[in-house]
Amino acid sequence: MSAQREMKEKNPWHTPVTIITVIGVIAIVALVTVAVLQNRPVLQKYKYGIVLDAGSSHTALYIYEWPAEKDNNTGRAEQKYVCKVKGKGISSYANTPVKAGESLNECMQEAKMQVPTKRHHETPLYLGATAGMRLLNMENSSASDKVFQAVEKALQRFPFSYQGARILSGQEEGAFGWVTVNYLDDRLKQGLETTGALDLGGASTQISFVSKNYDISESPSNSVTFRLYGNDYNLYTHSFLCYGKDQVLRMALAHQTKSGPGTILDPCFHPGYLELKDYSLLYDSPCVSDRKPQNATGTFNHSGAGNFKQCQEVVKKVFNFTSCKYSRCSFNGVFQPPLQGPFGAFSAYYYVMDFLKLTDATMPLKDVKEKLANYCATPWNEIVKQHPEVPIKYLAEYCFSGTYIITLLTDGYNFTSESYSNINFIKKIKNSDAGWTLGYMLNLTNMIPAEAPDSPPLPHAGYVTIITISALILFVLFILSLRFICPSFQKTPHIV
Ligand SMILES: Nc1ccn([C@@H]2O[C@H](COP(=O)(O)OP(=O)(O)OP(=O)(O)O)[C@@H](O)[C@H]2O)c(=O)n1
Ligand SMILES: [Ca+2]
Repeated sequence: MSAQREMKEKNPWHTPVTIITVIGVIAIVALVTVAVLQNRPVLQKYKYGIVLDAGSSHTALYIYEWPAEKDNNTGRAEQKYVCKVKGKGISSYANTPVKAGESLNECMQEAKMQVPTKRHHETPLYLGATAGMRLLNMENSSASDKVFQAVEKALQRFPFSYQGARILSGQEEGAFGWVTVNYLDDRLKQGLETTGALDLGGASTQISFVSKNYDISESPSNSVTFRLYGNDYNLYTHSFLCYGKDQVLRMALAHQTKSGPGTILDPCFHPGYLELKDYSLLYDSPCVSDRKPQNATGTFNHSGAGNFKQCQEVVKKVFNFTSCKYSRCSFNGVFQPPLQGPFGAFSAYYYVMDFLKLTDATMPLKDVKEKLANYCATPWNEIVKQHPEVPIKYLAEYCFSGTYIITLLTDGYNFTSESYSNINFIKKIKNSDAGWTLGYMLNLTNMIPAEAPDSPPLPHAGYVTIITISALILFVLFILSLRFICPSFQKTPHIV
């Protein structure tokens, strides 16, 4: 009996200090575990949004994804998937509208596979059409309505949350391109200086930038104001309808064929290039239809001369610099404040300059012009040999397109040899394509809040560390205070 008692008395587990220590440790572990679990970032689940970019030359389907818990907060929406619709843009189906709808099926089927099935019903689906449909709508509004009806019917067959198909205004197209670029660069959330956006399509082109310290209110149609993440922006934007590169090519050809010759020697095409072209096809667009010469019925020979300087002269003729009712203008009497800041130039700006290997921002403008002049002067058969992988239609037009880009930027928008170096030719920013689609979706889903979101003062790891250290300090203080208040704690129980 006494031996048993002695054992119990000597067993250190039975001292009050040990018991308090064990309970204390358990309490700390419990406290920290609760803190960690309670505030642990929830398992990542994603939400999705689909935007169809129905451009003048082609349609592309974009799927964006973002963390489900952070819709309008810290998570950034990113491009998850892109599908290029086969064939031409929806406006080319004016005479066979049902085919416009059918053309979208393949990419839509792909989208069904890409978005998890359980998210299908809550995934918004938008279609935005740009300059091709703007032109068709001007030319034949009932044909454009029929294209939309067919497209709508085709899209509604899919299990997504269809949100409508419509033509974007030029202002929206420019502004949403600017939002995309600055959102992807994290410039909006951080309130940093913004980047201007230059978008070149087949049928229109957009320029959007913030010109600080210049009052842009003299032309209200070119001014868009936003409040994003607590910052106010007064954006200048303009969309030039008919100034996409396909329509400008029509205008340049219309100018050269206005007297109706059988053969034109075009400085914007390579020497040795020769193609028989149709007058009626050339003039089949509201951008040139009023210039159709009386005698222009059949075909003409389009041959190349390959001369950059002369090509620039031809291209300049598509701009009108004669009148400006504002304090300053770009061309065609359109207001433009002083250029400011870096610019991102995407879509056809990028395709063309990338093909010509002229995207290096450190290359001076005069070198760009020199390289372009050499390229244009290269005989057509050599160009074809050098680029067997590039479709002939694209290949034939790069000299023209490069010359148009340089002329538009310098003569049109007034970029100088100096400010030209502020232009970055870009395709993607952090894996998402630059273009209006992301900005459009962010706007329609209210994913960019007007005010800066409240963020927790501490990151999660910092929070857990502070909780742990505070608990340990409290525990040590508690033990020390016990020893101080009741000195008997200092002695091990001693039984005689
Ligand atoms: N690898 C490529 C892809 C496209 N293009 C050309 O780029 C132009 C189309 O650019 P894009 O930005 O796709 O225009 P859309 O969106 O179709 O037209 P818009 O914005 O005017 O509606 C067309 O002339 C097309 O021939 C090109 O030169 N090289
Ligand atoms: Ca476009």
